[in-house]
Amino acid sequence: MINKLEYLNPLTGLNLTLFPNFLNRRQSSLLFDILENEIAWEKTQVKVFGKIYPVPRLTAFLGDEGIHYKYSGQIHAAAPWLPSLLDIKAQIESKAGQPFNSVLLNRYNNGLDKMGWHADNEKELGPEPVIASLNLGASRRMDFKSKKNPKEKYAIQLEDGMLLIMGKGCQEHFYHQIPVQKKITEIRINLTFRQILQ
Ligand SMILES: O=C(O)CCC(=O)C(=O)O
Ligand SMILES: [Fe+2]
Repeated sequence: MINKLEYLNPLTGLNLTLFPNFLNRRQSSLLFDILENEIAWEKTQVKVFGKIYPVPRLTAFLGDEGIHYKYSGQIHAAAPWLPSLLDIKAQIESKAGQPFNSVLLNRYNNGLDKMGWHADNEKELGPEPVIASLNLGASRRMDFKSKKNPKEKYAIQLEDGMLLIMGKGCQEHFYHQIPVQKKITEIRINLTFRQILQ
């Protein structure tokens, strides 16, 4: 398990920045409860080689008016921002040094919910997207795998209240995933703040 990423970044080009305790316990649990209650969580479906499967987690997409984003094979129109997210968004923008006009939310009911290997490299994110990921609830592992050399893999632990910034080059050079962890029984909510160009 890699914790001291700052020592690793110059060697790997993974370009991750972690802010542990970006939100304290009280702030993260307050936000978790708001999202549990106020987000219209959706179970979307995805078509893989012509067969339809339920996505193994719940999702939602919020953003500025008129923003659209294609994920899980479908185009989604952004639902309006929750007022309680705007202040957090501003704090995240100042850490990332850039604005975000949308957020994709994923809710993992337990360790059986997952997200497979992918890179967030859709055209509408631009050539070198910076994505900021806020983590609430259960701690989960996140894996990274080099596109050039699939044997080059890294793992980080995403804790409650932690902010992860995937910097420039991360999507171009690495895949990431949230693997199954059968022993985890708690809910995790992840928010990825994105800047969608239209
Ligand atoms: O749940 C996570 O931490 C990963 C989210 C992610 O990779 C994505 O939304 O593209
Ligand atoms: Fe992703």
